[in-house]
Amino acid sequence: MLERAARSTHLPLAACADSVLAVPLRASVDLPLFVNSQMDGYAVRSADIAGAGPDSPARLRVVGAVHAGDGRGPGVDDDEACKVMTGAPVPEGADCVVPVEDTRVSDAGPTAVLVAAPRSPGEFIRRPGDDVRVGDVVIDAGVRLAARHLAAAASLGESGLDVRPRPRVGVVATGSELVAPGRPLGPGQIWESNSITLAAALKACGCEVTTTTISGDDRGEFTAALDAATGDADLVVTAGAVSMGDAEVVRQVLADREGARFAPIAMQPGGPQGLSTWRGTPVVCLPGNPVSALVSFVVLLRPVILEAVGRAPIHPVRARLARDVTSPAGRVQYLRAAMVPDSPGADLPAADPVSGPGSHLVASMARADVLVEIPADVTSLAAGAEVDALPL
Ligand SMILES: Nc1nc2c(c(=O)[nH]1)N[C@H]1C(S)=C(S)[C@@H](COP(=O)(O)OP(=O)(O)OC[C@H]3O[C@@H](n4cnc5c(N)ncnc54)[C@H](O)[C@@H]3O)O[C@H]1N2
Ligand code: MOO
Repeated sequence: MLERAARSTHLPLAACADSVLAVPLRASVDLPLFVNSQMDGYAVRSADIAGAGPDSPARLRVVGAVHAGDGRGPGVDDDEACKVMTGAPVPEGADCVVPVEDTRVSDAGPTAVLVAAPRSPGEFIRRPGDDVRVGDVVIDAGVRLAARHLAAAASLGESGLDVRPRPRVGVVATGSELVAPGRPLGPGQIWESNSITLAAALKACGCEVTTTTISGDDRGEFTAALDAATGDADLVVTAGAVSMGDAEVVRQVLADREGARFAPIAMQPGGPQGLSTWRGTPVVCLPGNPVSALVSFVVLLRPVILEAVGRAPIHPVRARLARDVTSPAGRVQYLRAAMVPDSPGADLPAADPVSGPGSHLVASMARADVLVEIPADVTSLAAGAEVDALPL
């Protein structure tokens, strides 16, 4: 996945938002493109209006009008003015623009204008290169493209950009008890949440989610789901059926494959984990408990994906615990917590645990915005202890 994502792909500009630019964008033209007016007014020669004031206006002959989108219009000579609109090319001979507010209509009608204020050479004129010059780097490689970058690229006439490809990921949630939200439940059934959660989390870090499937705990159904998910995907993420039960279809189908590894790791939530391949595509097998699935994604998979798409890593922030906590020995615990806005005088923001440790406490997780990391060798911490809080 990292290999493929290191290459680049050319996308139309409208599809580039949030992608990472693969090669620097250099200006192929100067911006502005041509000499144009910054105001609606009159293009004049500054020398002709040098002594102008409200009581001694300069009277100039109006030789024409130029709108945005027109050609350069008539030239402006001594004691002449040409009406110009914002963005219109400034006629040859003029060296400044007088905003229309500083002019009066002359008694002589529209063929003359009275200018009541002086202007310096260059005033209210936008010149090529004021913004960028041909050859300038406008956007560096590695930048995640936002609206402002697309504005620059479009203004330079680029119809598309070379960006890092988005990893294509298939998601498979497993469990015969699972029913799509909104559909009626039978006995023992629950509404499925992992596929929607993981798809959203994957998209948020720059992946294209190619399929989301819910599979029952049946080998045939699961292998069909894997076939569909691998398709042209770079990665498949499964959730559920990796631990010790009778119906662990993910483990049963994928654990014996070459290079596969299924083992509990010393973290909670997110103990049971698996890695395998299907039709040559890597498969990451996350635990099924909804909290475990998301925590595993954030702690284990998100850093790899961010690197693959060229986005900056998400680092923990330092915080102080808002209340006492305990933690199991020998496992890193990730407590769901909410950051409390800075209190005046505090050296660090506070992180307030909003949920117990249970990996099924999915609704409480909605109140959290960070995971507080309690190291494996720590079994209790008092309120006020300094901790790492990883943004969710
Ligand atoms: N004897 C043991 N039992 C369990 C162990 C263990 O070490 N020994 N580990 C526990 C831990 S920790 C976790 S985490 C879970 C992981 O189990 P699985 O990955 O096999 O997950 P499932 O059994 O399929 O489901 C667990 C739980 O989560 C619910 N679930 C699953 N998928 C979804 C979904 N897509 N949407 C909503 N809810 C889902 C499922 O109904 C179960 O309640 O194993 C423990 N057991
Ligand atoms: O490791 Mo499990 O993920 O605690 O529920």
